[in-house]
Amino acid sequence: MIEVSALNKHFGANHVLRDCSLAIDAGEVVTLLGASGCGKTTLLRCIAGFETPQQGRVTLAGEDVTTLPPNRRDVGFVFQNYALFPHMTVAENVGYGLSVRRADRKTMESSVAEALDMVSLTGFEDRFPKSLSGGQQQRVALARALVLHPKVLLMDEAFNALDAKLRGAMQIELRKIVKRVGLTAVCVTHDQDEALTISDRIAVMSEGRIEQFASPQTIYDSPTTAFVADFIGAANVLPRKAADRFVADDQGWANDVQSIVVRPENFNLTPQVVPGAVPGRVDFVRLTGPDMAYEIALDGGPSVRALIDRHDHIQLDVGDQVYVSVRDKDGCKPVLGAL
Ligand SMILES: Nc1ncnc2c1ncn2[C@@H]1O[C@H](COP(=O)(O)OP(=O)(O)OP(=O)(O)O)[C@@H](O)[C@H]1O
Repeated sequence: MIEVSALNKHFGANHVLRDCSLAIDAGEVVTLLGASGCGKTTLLRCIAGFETPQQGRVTLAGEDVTTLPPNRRDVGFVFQNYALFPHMTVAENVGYGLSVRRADRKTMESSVAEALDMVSLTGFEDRFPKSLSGGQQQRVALARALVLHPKVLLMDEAFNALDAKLRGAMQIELRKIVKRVGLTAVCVTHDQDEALTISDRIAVMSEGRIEQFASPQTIYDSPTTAFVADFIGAANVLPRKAADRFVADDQGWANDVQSIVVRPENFNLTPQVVPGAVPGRVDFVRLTGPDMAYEIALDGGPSVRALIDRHDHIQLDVGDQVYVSVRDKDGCKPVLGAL
Protein backbone atom coordinates (compact mmCIF):
# COMPACT_ATOMS: atom_id res chain seq x y z
CA MET A 1 0.00 0.00 0.00
CA ILE A 2 2.78 2.44 0.98
CA GLU A 3 6.17 1.70 -0.42
CA VAL A 4 9.22 3.69 0.51
CA SER A 5 12.29 2.61 -1.48
CA ALA A 6 15.89 3.59 -0.69
CA LEU A 7 14.98 7.10 0.37
CA ASN A 8 17.81 9.57 0.92
CA LYS A 9 17.26 13.10 2.13
CA HIS A 10 19.90 15.76 2.77
CA PHE A 11 19.45 19.20 4.29
CA GLY A 12 22.66 20.84 3.09
CA ALA A 13 25.51 18.73 4.48
CA ASN A 14 23.15 17.00 6.92
CA HIS A 15 22.34 13.50 5.59
CA VAL A 16 19.05 12.98 7.43
CA LEU A 17 17.59 9.86 5.75
CA ARG A 18 19.91 7.06 4.68
CA ASP A 19 18.54 4.41 2.35
CA CYS A 20 15.22 4.09 4.16
CA SER A 21 12.94 1.37 2.78
CA LEU A 22 9.54 0.27 4.11
CA ALA A 23 6.68 -1.73 2.61
CA ILE A 24 3.47 -1.05 4.55
CA ASP A 25 0.39 -3.18 3.91
CA ALA A 26 -3.14 -1.82 3.48
CA GLY A 27 -4.89 -1.55 6.84
CA GLU A 28 -1.66 -1.61 8.81
CA VAL A 29 -0.76 0.79 11.61
CA VAL A 30 2.95 1.50 11.53
CA THR A 31 4.97 3.63 13.91
CA LEU A 32 8.25 5.38 13.15
CA LEU A 33 10.03 5.28 16.50
CA GLY A 34 13.32 6.83 17.46
CA ALA A 35 15.14 9.46 19.50
CA SER A 36 14.89 13.17 18.73
CA GLY A 37 16.66 14.08 15.50
CA CYS A 38 16.84 10.55 14.02
CA GLY A 39 14.80 11.62 10.96
CA LYS A 40 11.37 10.14 11.66
CA THR A 41 9.45 13.39 11.02
CA THR A 42 11.39 13.92 7.81
CA LEU A 43 10.46 10.41 6.65
CA LEU A 44 6.78 11.04 7.46
CA ARG A 45 6.94 14.38 5.62
CA CYS A 46 8.37 12.61 2.56
CA ILE A 47 5.39 10.22 2.62
CA ALA A 48 3.02 13.20 3.03
CA GLY A 49 4.63 15.27 0.29
CA PHE A 50 5.86 18.15 2.46
CA GLU A 51 9.45 17.12 1.64
CA THR A 52 10.95 15.66 -1.53
CA PRO A 53 13.85 13.21 -1.17
CA GLN A 54 16.98 13.62 -3.30
CA GLN A 55 17.01 9.88 -3.99
CA GLY A 56 14.50 7.10 -3.71
CA ARG A 57 10.79 6.64 -4.31
CA VAL A 58 7.47 6.82 -2.48
CA THR A 59 4.49 4.95 -3.92
CA LEU A 60 0.93 5.01 -2.57
CA ALA A 61 -1.40 2.26 -3.78
CA GLY A 62 0.97 1.56 -6.67
CA GLU A 63 1.22 5.19 -7.82
CA ASP A 64 4.61 6.91 -7.76
CA VAL A 65 3.95 10.08 -5.72
CA THR A 66 7.57 11.00 -4.93
CA THR A 67 7.32 14.49 -6.44
CA LEU A 68 3.58 15.14 -6.02
CA PRO A 69 2.47 17.89 -3.59
CA PRO A 70 0.48 16.83 -0.47
CA ASN A 71 -2.91 17.82 -1.93
CA ARG A 72 -2.39 15.46 -4.88
CA ARG A 73 -1.80 12.49 -2.56
CA ASP A 74 -4.68 10.74 -0.90
CA VAL A 75 -3.43 11.32 2.67
CA GLY A 76 -4.90 12.78 5.85
CA PHE A 77 -2.64 14.45 8.39
CA VAL A 78 -2.92 14.99 12.15
CA PHE A 79 -0.33 17.45 13.45
CA GLN A 80 1.31 17.60 16.85
CA ASN A 81 -0.66 20.67 18.01
CA TYR A 82 -3.78 19.69 15.98
CA ALA A 83 -3.71 23.04 14.06
CA LEU A 84 -7.44 23.60 14.56
CA PHE A 85 -8.86 26.93 13.38
CA PRO A 86 -9.77 28.75 16.64
CA HIS A 87 -12.43 31.00 15.08
CA MET A 88 -14.32 28.06 13.52
CA THR A 89 -16.75 25.70 15.25
CA VAL A 90 -16.05 21.99 15.51
CA ALA A 91 -18.34 21.32 12.52
CA GLU A 92 -16.61 24.02 10.44
CA ASN A 93 -13.17 22.69 11.37
CA VAL A 94 -14.13 19.15 10.43
CA GLY A 95 -15.84 20.27 7.22
CA TYR A 96 -12.99 22.55 6.14
CA GLY A 97 -11.44 20.13 3.65
CA LEU A 98 -14.85 19.48 2.08
CA SER A 99 -15.57 23.20 1.70
CA VAL A 100 -12.21 23.62 -0.07
CA ARG A 101 -13.37 20.87 -2.42
CA ARG A 102 -16.68 22.74 -2.85
CA ALA A 103 -18.87 19.92 -1.56
CA ASP A 104 -22.61 20.73 -1.45
CA ARG A 105 -24.25 21.50 1.89
CA LYS A 106 -26.04 18.20 2.23
CA THR A 107 -22.93 16.09 1.59
CA MET A 108 -21.02 18.34 3.95
CA GLU A 109 -23.52 17.93 6.80
CA SER A 110 -23.81 14.19 6.50
CA SER A 111 -20.03 13.68 6.12
CA VAL A 112 -19.25 15.89 9.12
CA ALA A 113 -21.89 14.05 11.19
CA GLU A 114 -20.40 10.71 10.16
CA ALA A 115 -16.84 11.79 11.02
CA LEU A 116 -17.87 13.20 14.40
CA ASP A 117 -19.71 9.97 15.13
CA MET A 118 -16.53 7.98 14.39
CA VAL A 119 -14.63 9.90 17.05
CA SER A 120 -17.59 9.99 19.52
CA LEU A 121 -18.10 13.76 19.33
CA THR A 122 -21.70 13.89 18.12
CA GLY A 123 -23.35 16.92 19.78
CA PHE A 124 -20.16 19.01 19.79
CA GLU A 125 -20.81 20.56 16.34
CA ASP A 126 -21.28 24.16 17.52
CA ARG A 127 -18.51 24.28 20.12
CA PHE A 128 -15.27 26.19 19.56
CA PRO A 129 -11.85 24.49 19.96
CA LYS A 130 -10.88 26.49 23.05
CA SER A 131 -13.90 25.09 24.94
CA LEU A 132 -12.72 21.50 24.38
CA SER A 133 -10.32 19.33 26.38
CA GLY A 134 -7.03 18.25 24.82
CA GLY A 135 -8.41 14.79 24.07
CA GLN A 136 -11.51 16.27 22.41
CA GLN A 137 -9.40 18.63 20.31
CA GLN A 138 -7.35 15.68 19.16
CA ARG A 139 -10.52 13.86 18.13
CA VAL A 140 -11.65 16.91 16.12
CA ALA A 141 -8.28 16.87 14.33
CA LEU A 142 -8.75 13.19 13.64
CA ALA A 143 -12.32 13.73 12.37
CA ARG A 144 -11.05 16.51 10.11
CA ALA A 145 -8.65 14.03 8.53
CA LEU A 146 -11.19 11.17 8.39
CA VAL A 147 -13.92 13.26 6.72
CA LEU A 148 -12.03 13.19 3.42
CA HIS A 149 -11.83 9.37 3.48
CA PRO A 150 -8.09 9.29 2.80
CA LYS A 151 -6.39 6.01 1.97
CA VAL A 152 -3.63 6.88 4.39
CA LEU A 153 -3.58 8.64 7.75
CA LEU A 154 -0.31 10.27 8.86
CA MET A 155 0.19 11.43 12.44
CA ASP A 156 3.15 13.34 13.87
CA GLU A 157 3.55 13.06 17.66
CA ALA A 158 -0.22 13.42 17.86
CA PHE A 159 -0.48 12.55 21.55
CA ASN A 160 2.20 14.89 22.94
CA ALA A 161 -0.16 17.58 24.16
CA LEU A 162 -2.14 15.15 26.35
CA ASP A 163 -1.37 14.25 29.95
CA ALA A 164 -0.05 10.75 30.58
CA LYS A 165 -3.32 9.09 31.57
CA LEU A 166 -5.40 10.56 28.74
CA ARG A 167 -2.61 9.82 26.29
CA GLY A 168 -2.79 6.11 27.10
CA ALA A 169 -6.57 6.07 26.70
CA MET A 170 -6.47 8.00 23.40
CA GLN A 171 -3.82 5.66 21.98
CA ILE A 172 -6.11 2.70 22.53
CA GLU A 173 -9.07 4.62 21.10
CA LEU A 174 -7.12 5.77 18.06
CA ARG A 175 -6.10 2.22 17.24
CA LYS A 176 -9.72 1.05 17.57
CA ILE A 177 -10.99 3.84 15.28
CA VAL A 178 -8.30 3.28 12.65
CA LYS A 179 -8.98 -0.47 12.64
CA ARG A 180 -12.75 0.05 12.45
CA VAL A 181 -12.40 2.41 9.48
CA GLY A 182 -9.78 0.17 7.86
CA LEU A 183 -7.23 2.94 7.35
CA THR A 184 -3.55 2.53 6.70
CA ALA A 185 -1.75 4.72 9.24
CA VAL A 186 1.80 5.87 9.81
CA CYS A 187 2.56 7.57 13.12
CA VAL A 188 5.69 9.25 14.42
CA THR A 189 6.62 8.97 18.08
CA HIS A 190 9.60 8.91 20.42
CA ASP A 191 7.54 7.06 23.05
CA GLN A 192 8.05 3.30 23.07
CA ASP A 193 4.86 2.60 25.06
CA GLU A 194 2.85 4.48 22.45
CA ALA A 195 4.50 2.48 19.68
CA LEU A 196 3.74 -0.81 21.45
CA THR A 197 0.09 0.22 22.03
CA ILE A 198 -0.91 1.43 18.59
CA SER A 199 1.26 -0.46 16.10
CA ASP A 200 0.99 -3.59 14.01
CA ARG A 201 4.62 -2.99 13.12
CA ILE A 202 7.27 -0.61 14.41
CA ALA A 203 10.14 0.88 12.40
CA VAL A 204 12.89 1.66 14.90
CA MET A 205 15.11 4.44 13.52
CA SER A 206 18.56 5.63 14.47
CA GLU A 207 20.64 8.31 12.75
CA GLY A 208 18.57 8.31 9.57
CA ARG A 209 18.46 4.52 9.19
CA ILE A 210 15.71 2.01 9.82
CA GLU A 211 17.34 -0.43 12.25
CA GLN A 212 14.46 -2.91 12.40
CA PHE A 213 10.91 -3.07 11.03
CA ALA A 214 8.81 -5.74 12.71
CA SER A 215 5.86 -6.45 15.02
CA PRO A 216 6.08 -5.25 18.64
CA GLN A 217 6.51 -8.85 19.78
CA THR A 218 9.35 -9.58 17.35
CA ILE A 219 11.09 -6.32 18.22
CA TYR A 220 10.86 -7.15 21.93
CA ASP A 221 11.67 -10.88 21.72
CA SER A 222 14.16 -10.84 18.85
CA PRO A 223 15.82 -7.45 18.44
CA THR A 224 18.42 -7.52 15.68
CA THR A 225 20.73 -4.84 17.04
CA ALA A 226 21.94 -3.72 20.47
CA PHE A 227 20.38 -0.31 19.80
CA VAL A 228 16.89 -1.76 19.21
CA ALA A 229 17.14 -4.03 22.26
CA ASP A 230 18.04 -1.08 24.45
CA PHE A 231 15.46 1.27 22.93
CA ILE A 232 12.42 -0.99 23.40
CA GLY A 233 11.88 -2.25 26.93
CA ALA A 234 14.61 -2.87 29.47
CA ALA A 235 17.53 -4.97 28.26
CA ASN A 236 20.84 -6.33 29.49
CA VAL A 237 23.10 -5.95 26.46
CA LEU A 238 26.07 -8.08 27.48
CA PRO A 239 29.40 -8.38 25.70
CA ARG A 240 29.57 -11.85 24.21
CA LYS A 241 32.24 -12.95 26.70
CA ALA A 242 30.07 -11.99 29.67
CA ALA A 243 27.07 -13.84 28.24
CA ASP A 244 29.15 -16.98 27.78
CA ARG A 245 29.14 -17.29 31.58
CA PHE A 246 25.38 -17.92 31.48
CA VAL A 247 25.14 -19.89 28.27
CA ALA A 248 28.16 -22.16 28.26
CA ASP A 249 27.51 -23.91 24.95
CA ASP A 250 27.17 -20.60 23.05
CA GLN A 251 24.13 -21.73 20.99
CA GLY A 252 25.98 -21.61 17.66
CA TRP A 253 25.94 -17.82 17.54
CA ALA A 254 27.39 -16.37 14.33
CA ASN A 255 30.89 -14.91 14.33
CA ASP A 256 29.82 -11.31 13.74
CA VAL A 257 27.62 -11.31 16.87
CA GLN A 258 29.11 -8.83 19.33
CA SER A 259 26.51 -8.74 22.08
CA ILE A 260 23.87 -10.91 23.71
CA VAL A 261 20.58 -9.48 24.94
CA VAL A 262 18.96 -10.86 28.06
CA ARG A 263 15.68 -9.29 29.16
CA PRO A 264 15.56 -8.69 32.95
CA GLU A 265 12.63 -11.12 33.38
CA ASN A 266 14.76 -13.91 31.91
CA PHE A 267 17.14 -13.86 34.88
CA ASN A 268 16.60 -16.10 37.87
CA LEU A 269 18.00 -15.20 41.30
CA THR A 270 18.69 -17.65 44.12
CA PRO A 271 20.29 -17.08 47.51
CA GLN A 272 21.90 -20.56 47.32
CA VAL A 273 24.53 -21.87 44.91
CA VAL A 274 22.99 -23.38 41.78
CA PRO A 275 25.02 -25.27 39.13
CA GLY A 276 25.96 -22.94 36.27
CA ALA A 277 24.82 -19.78 38.08
CA VAL A 278 27.06 -16.71 38.29
CA PRO A 279 27.69 -15.22 41.74
CA GLY A 280 27.07 -11.55 42.44
CA ARG A 281 25.86 -9.05 45.01
CA VAL A 282 22.59 -7.09 45.20
CA ASP A 283 23.31 -3.44 44.47
CA PHE A 284 19.81 -1.96 44.32
CA VAL A 285 16.22 -3.09 44.91
CA ARG A 286 13.09 -1.36 43.61
CA LEU A 287 9.40 -2.27 43.67
CA THR A 288 7.80 -1.80 40.24
CA GLY A 289 4.29 -2.94 41.26
CA PRO A 290 3.86 -6.58 40.26
CA ASP A 291 7.62 -7.19 40.19
CA MET A 292 10.79 -6.52 42.15
CA ALA A 293 13.57 -4.98 40.08
CA TYR A 294 17.13 -5.80 41.16
CA GLU A 295 20.51 -4.54 40.10
CA ILE A 296 23.13 -7.19 40.60
CA ALA A 297 26.88 -6.57 40.41
CA LEU A 298 28.26 -9.85 39.08
CA ASP A 299 31.59 -10.99 40.53
CA GLY A 300 34.15 -9.87 37.93
CA GLY A 301 31.46 -7.60 36.32
CA PRO A 302 29.33 -6.38 34.66
CA SER A 303 26.11 -5.32 36.46
CA VAL A 304 22.82 -6.82 35.30
CA ARG A 305 19.18 -6.00 35.88
CA ALA A 306 16.74 -8.72 36.93
CA LEU A 307 12.97 -8.55 37.28
CA ILE A 308 11.39 -11.07 39.63
CA ASP A 309 7.66 -11.69 40.02
CA ARG A 310 6.69 -10.90 43.62
CA HIS A 311 4.79 -14.18 43.74
CA ASP A 312 8.19 -15.91 43.62
CA HIS A 313 8.69 -14.68 47.22
CA ILE A 314 12.41 -14.10 46.92
CA GLN A 315 13.59 -11.85 49.73
CA LEU A 316 16.84 -10.11 48.81
CA ASP A 317 18.31 -6.92 50.21
CA VAL A 318 21.12 -4.63 49.14
CA GLY A 319 24.47 -6.28 49.93
CA ASP A 320 23.13 -9.88 49.85
CA GLN A 321 25.10 -12.56 48.00
CA VAL A 322 23.05 -13.96 45.11
CA TYR A 323 23.40 -16.46 42.25
CA VAL A 324 22.24 -15.44 38.79
CA SER A 325 21.15 -17.84 36.06
CA VAL A 326 18.99 -17.58 32.94
CA ARG A 327 15.50 -19.10 32.86
CA ASP A 328 15.48 -19.75 29.12
CA LYS A 329 18.63 -20.00 26.99
CA ASP A 330 16.56 -19.37 23.86
CA GLY A 331 15.67 -16.01 25.41
CA CYS A 332 19.35 -14.96 25.19
CA LYS A 333 19.39 -13.25 21.81
CA PRO A 334 22.47 -12.53 19.72
CA VAL A 335 22.48 -9.00 18.26
CA LEU A 336 24.70 -6.90 16.05
CA GLY A 337 26.58 -3.96 17.55
CA ALA A 338 27.26 -2.98 21.13
CA LEU A 339 26.17 -0.18 23.41
N1 LIG B 1 13.62 21.86 6.92
C1 LIG B 1 14.80 21.50 7.45
N2 LIG B 1 15.93 22.16 7.15
C2 LIG B 1 17.13 21.81 7.67
N3 LIG B 1 17.29 20.77 8.51
C3 LIG B 1 16.21 20.07 8.87
C4 LIG B 1 14.90 20.38 8.35
N4 LIG B 1 14.02 19.50 8.88
C5 LIG B 1 14.73 18.67 9.66
N5 LIG B 1 16.04 19.00 9.66
C6 LIG B 1 17.11 18.30 10.38
O1 LIG B 1 17.01 16.93 10.08
C7 LIG B 1 17.30 16.13 11.23
C8 LIG B 1 16.15 15.18 11.50
O2 LIG B 1 15.00 15.93 11.87
P1 LIG B 1 13.59 15.27 12.12
O3 LIG B 1 12.64 16.35 12.51
O4 LIG B 1 13.23 14.42 10.95
O5 LIG B 1 13.90 14.31 13.34
P2 LIG B 1 12.91 13.62 14.35
O6 LIG B 1 13.45 12.28 14.56
O7 LIG B 1 11.53 13.75 13.90
O8 LIG B 1 13.13 14.49 15.65
P3 LIG B 1 12.05 15.11 16.67
O9 LIG B 1 11.49 13.98 17.44
O10 LIG B 1 12.92 16.01 17.53
O11 LIG B 1 11.06 15.86 15.84
C9 LIG B 1 17.61 17.10 12.35
O12 LIG B 1 19.00 17.23 12.44
C10 LIG B 1 16.98 18.39 11.88
O13 LIG B 1 17.65 19.48 12.42
